[in-house]
Amino acid sequence: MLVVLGGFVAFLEGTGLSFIYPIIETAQTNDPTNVSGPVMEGFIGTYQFFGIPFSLGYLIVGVAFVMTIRYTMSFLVRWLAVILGKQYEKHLRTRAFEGALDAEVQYYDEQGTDDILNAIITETRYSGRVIKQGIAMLETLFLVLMYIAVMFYITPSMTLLAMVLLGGITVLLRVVIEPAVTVGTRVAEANELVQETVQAGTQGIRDVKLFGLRSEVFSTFSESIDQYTSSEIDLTRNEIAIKNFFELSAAITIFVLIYVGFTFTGLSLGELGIFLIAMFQLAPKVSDLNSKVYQVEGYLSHALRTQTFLDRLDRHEEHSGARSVTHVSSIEFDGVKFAYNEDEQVLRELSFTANKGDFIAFVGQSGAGKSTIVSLIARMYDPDQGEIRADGVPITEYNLESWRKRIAVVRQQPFIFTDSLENNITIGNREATRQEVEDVCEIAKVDEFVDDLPNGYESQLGDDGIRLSGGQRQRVALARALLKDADFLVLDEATSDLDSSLEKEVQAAIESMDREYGIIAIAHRLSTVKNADQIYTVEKGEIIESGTHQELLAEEGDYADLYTIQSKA
Ligand SMILES: Nc1ncnc2c1ncn2[C@@H]1O[C@H](COP(=O)(O)OP(=O)(O)OP(=O)(O)O)[C@@H](O)[C@H]1O
Repeated sequence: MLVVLGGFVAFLEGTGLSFIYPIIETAQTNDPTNVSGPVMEGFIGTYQFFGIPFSLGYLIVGVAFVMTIRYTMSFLVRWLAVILGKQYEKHLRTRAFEGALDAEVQYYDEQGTDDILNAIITETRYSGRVIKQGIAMLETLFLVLMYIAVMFYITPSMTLLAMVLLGGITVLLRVVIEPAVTVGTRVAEANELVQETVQAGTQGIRDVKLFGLRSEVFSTFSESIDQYTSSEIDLTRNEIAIKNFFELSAAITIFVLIYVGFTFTGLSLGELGIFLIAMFQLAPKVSDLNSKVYQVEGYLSHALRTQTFLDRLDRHEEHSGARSVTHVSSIEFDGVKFAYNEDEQVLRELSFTANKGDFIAFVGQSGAGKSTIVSLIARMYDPDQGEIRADGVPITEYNLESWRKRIAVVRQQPFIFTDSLENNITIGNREATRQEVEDVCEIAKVDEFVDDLPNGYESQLGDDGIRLSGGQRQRVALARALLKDADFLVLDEATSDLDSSLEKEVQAAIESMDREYGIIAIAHRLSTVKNADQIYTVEKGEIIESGTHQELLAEEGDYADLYTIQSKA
């Protein structure tokens, strides 16, 4: 529709321009109806059709009417273009964010969150401009074609001469000046780097200060911002260069044409008037068209990047099974092998079973693969070989959302949302009552610090609110998990930031809960897993020993050694 409107705008512009002919001719003669020629006859016919007197005054009214409609339509076209552009930007952003939410964690590992953020926020904004500028470009193109048509009607030979001159200059400028797509890509790449560095500098500010990284971070930033600035300047300089050199050449062309028009053609004053006015209008419009094409090309490079990003997100969508699950009583690892990448096998042939009501624990050296076990249970990744089953069914067959509802995972470094304490605790169960919240907070020992917060459970946490200590954050995360109506509680170093006496209290409170959970715990401090029904020592992705605390001590293996070291400390 916008294209049709754009075409109509051009048609009206042409009609407005043609008014010059009857106006000049009418001003020169007393009886304009005697002047022949198709343009004049067309005007006289139209005026007669509407029953309007054909006089200079009414011709002026006519041209004013046509131009009013033309500019109103032009306004509508631009307005609709902005709406379309912004809606497209919104659509891209929404699709990108939805895709990012549904993407596998592995994609985040590969891509990095900075790039994903940049793609969703910045690249989509530039991509939206393709539509707005593209439509403006089409509108200008129609006007250009219209002027050429009017000029061609009056004098084909001079029009061809004008086109050869203006076209030649355009081609020449395009050859000399670096293509916008190349500069646009440079801008986009530099922009990505600026964003990455700023994020590293701000999010990692503590380590930047502690390790004296300021100058290193700043020099990376300086380099990338220099590249960004110079590419942006190049892009704009090229646009201005195209515009100015074109206009210079066009002005000279016009004077050449005036000379040719007067000297070699027998055009009437009215015809020459229209031709020259069309030519005067055409030149800046062609220049405008050149700049717009150049800009659209630049934005297109962002649009292509966004499309590639969206395609990649689609390819990395998490695979959910169809089966819904409402209850799980056992989780079984059967010969599970897993590697994040080819270089390092992280889990080799891991087999164990966790039953509801049991408390099992994994201990072992850092990097042994313990957290990876948790990631696989939560289906952040899927095994390369072997199978993980819940009640005999491979967990890949379960609907992801319903499967994740069955497990409550507490990570070592949980994320605290910018929201109230209560809303941070109820993320897994928004229906929970205040009493239920208070009950889990008692077990997780959140109650010990809630009274110190300015508004108790209503206190705002997160980046803009109150900062919790590492131990407080872990307690909030634990309360969060306990509030979930899950079958298995998975604790990945969940209380490592608490002091050992508080950790013992929390551990005892969890173990004495009257609710039947299966507990899978990963711990460095062996005192927290002493009461486990089964403890597995993991080394290089394999279980090297298993048993109860007493059995493992009697075995005098790695667990016993580690326990002796920790008891002495
Ligand atoms: N997202 C990831 N991408 C690539 N490699 C990873 C990723 N996460 C962990 N690894 C690698 O997998 C191995 C096992 O890591 P994992 O976190 O499971 O060990 P862990 O036993 O839990 O260690 P820790 O006790 O220090 O937490 C390590 O060598 C680690 O570098």
